[in-house]
Amino acid sequence: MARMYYDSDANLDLLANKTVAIIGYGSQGHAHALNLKDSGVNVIVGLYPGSKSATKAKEAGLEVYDVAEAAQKADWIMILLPDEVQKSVYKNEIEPHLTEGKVLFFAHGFNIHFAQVVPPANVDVVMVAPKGPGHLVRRTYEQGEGVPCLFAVYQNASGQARDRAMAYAKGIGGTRAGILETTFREETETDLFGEQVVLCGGLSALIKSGFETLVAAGYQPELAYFECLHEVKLIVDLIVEGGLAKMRDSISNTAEYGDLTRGPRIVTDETRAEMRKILQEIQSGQFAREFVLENQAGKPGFTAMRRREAEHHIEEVGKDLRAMFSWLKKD
Ligand SMILES: NC(=O)C1=CN([C@@H]2O[C@H](COP(=O)(O)OP(=O)(O)OC[C@H]3O[C@@H](n4cnc5c(N)ncnc54)[C@H](OP(=O)(O)O)[C@@H]3O)[C@@H](O)[C@H]2O)C=CC1
Ligand SMILES: CC[C@](O)(C(C)=O)C(=O)O
Repeated sequence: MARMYYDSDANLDLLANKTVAIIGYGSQGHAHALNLKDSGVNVIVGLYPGSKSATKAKEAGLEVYDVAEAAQKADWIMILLPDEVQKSVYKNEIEPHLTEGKVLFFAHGFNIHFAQVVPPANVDVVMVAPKGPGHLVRRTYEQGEGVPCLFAVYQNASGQARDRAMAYAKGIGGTRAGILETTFREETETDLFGEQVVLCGGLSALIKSGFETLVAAGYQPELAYFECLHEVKLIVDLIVEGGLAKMRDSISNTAEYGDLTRGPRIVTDETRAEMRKILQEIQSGQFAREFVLENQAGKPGFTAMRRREAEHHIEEVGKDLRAMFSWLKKD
């Protein structure tokens, strides 16, 4: 059984007298910067001139610099830019400032594992990857809790890389929830698989297909939305709290019987074969190559797909319904 590490296993003192540059202030960047600051760490933020995020970071009381200046000032540098821009920002603005003893952090292994970023041998290269969206990383920290994180060492120039990664994880609240050791390769491949097959790709496809089936059969779109999208969170909360058993304990016997007898008809041998194919595309680098080239070409397919998805009927129905939910927290 893999070991989880908690607060008492990590030493925040390793961050004393260090300046940590958070490069990027989006979903993860704002959460890491604010959590580290609240943990007593000296944090600065690196962004490009004219960045929308710079105003938010300044309003939160953080010092903001151009990426190169932040990388030069910092001892520890965490890259929280979109994966597709990391290669060029790293090459032009970060690499020239990677002097002996610095630590380069990532929250996802994509650019190291697929060799888009190749750091010099004189720095530690580590990963602290929260297993949740940035807004939860911040919200749970403020509530005195945290989001579980994965951590990994790719390069240990100082001999302290592992302890440093664990200290950073503590600074963002990860060791409150528990952190688990991995490798850059394992994190990258499992993360891509999870987001493509289950969490984002698979779940969105399932939700849309369920909605479309009910609407095509003449049911009200609002009911289809509640059944196929809204209740997903309520069910998933139970699963996360106590596994499938807790969810099945809470739902009616009718729902449980339907789950056990009809669920397996949705994920067939054909679906499982497709899952293995998607995993193989990840492991071989085929997905990474496609994503890199799509971005180099200016995202033509990505943009078209985003537009098409935004116009889906379920999005229109959901927008109208959610506007009536006064209790719904809006970020
Ligand atoms: N989203 C998540 O919850 C998770 C993300 N990760 C990983 O974290 C990393 C960051 O992802 P995420 O937080 O989603 O990113 P976001 O897209 O939310 O934020 C990116 C930030 O980088 C800034 N930025 C964009 N281009 C540049 C540039 N050329 N130079 C400087 N700054 C730039 C953006 O500024 P502006 O907005 O002003 O353009 C923004 O502040 C990725 O490696 C991702 O895989 C890992 C776990 C979960
Ligand atoms: C599930 C998406 C994710 O992998 C995450 C929030 O962990 C991401 O990269 O955003």
